[in-house]
Amino acid sequence: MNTDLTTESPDAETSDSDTPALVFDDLSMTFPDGTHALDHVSFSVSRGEFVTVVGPSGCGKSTLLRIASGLEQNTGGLCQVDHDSIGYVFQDATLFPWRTVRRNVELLAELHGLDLKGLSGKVDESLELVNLLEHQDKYPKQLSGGMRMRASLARSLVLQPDVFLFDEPFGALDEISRERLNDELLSLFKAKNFAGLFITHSIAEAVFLSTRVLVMSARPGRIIADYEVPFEYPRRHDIRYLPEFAELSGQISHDLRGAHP
Ligand SMILES: Nc1ncnc2c1ncn2[C@@H]1O[C@H](COP(=O)(O)OP(=O)(O)OP(=O)(O)O)[C@@H](O)[C@H]1O
Repeated sequence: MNTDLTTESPDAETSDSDTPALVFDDLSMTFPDGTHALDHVSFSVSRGEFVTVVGPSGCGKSTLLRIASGLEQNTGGLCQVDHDSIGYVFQDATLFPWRTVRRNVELLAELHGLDLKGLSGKVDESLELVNLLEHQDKYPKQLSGGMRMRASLARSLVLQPDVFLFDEPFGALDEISRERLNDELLSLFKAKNFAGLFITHSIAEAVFLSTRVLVMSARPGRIIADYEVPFEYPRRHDIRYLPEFAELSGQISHDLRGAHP
């Protein structure tokens, strides 16, 4: 991926931090079988903010993202977001094996009924941003796990979303690929200035990427801690070795241990 994005940023949008792009207001969720997944969750994410939620397994993190994406309907409170302006990257890249990388990247635009000829420049740009332009004619089975995640990112980038939802996108990758994709994701975030909502089980990943880290309790998930992350962007990969990074990670780890049932 082009690592100069943060300095180039030719089409970086200006931040409108007064108007959050995604709002959860006193949101609760109880499934029809009675499972109480989320309890009075309130927070918002503006463009230029990257918020990560960590919490014990089964506390309701994916449910929160599914509600934001419109796949589930909350049973209490409010979720406000423009559903036409959301990008998603989930743990499974969900590429069609019979389509090339480029045809996969065109998929969402196609489903939105957009004119593909008119979008060819956007598809090129998205492929370029994730460093897959030269692999655009390959099929998913010819790609590494990291490349598949990049293709999944590019597919959403074509639509230029205001809000990007990430559900453990790099959880299945090895440590080094994951750190590299973290660097690349931050370059993309600074270039496109979307509102990011990210879920991970890795505290280091949460602190490295985010402007803010929220800790959830065990189910039903509630926000039990809220940390501003003090590091400036662009962030070098070696901020992970700073004492401040270790201290913040330690606090989050302490909260998480307390959150486990
Ligand atoms: N459709 C559903 N019907 C009933 N219960 C559900 C449904 N979907 C999820 N749940 C339950 O809701 C709770 C929250 O699930 P969710 O997948 O949001 O957790 P999570 O925090 O993302 O977990 P993990 O970290 O393990 O991925 C779990 O107890 C899960 O079993």
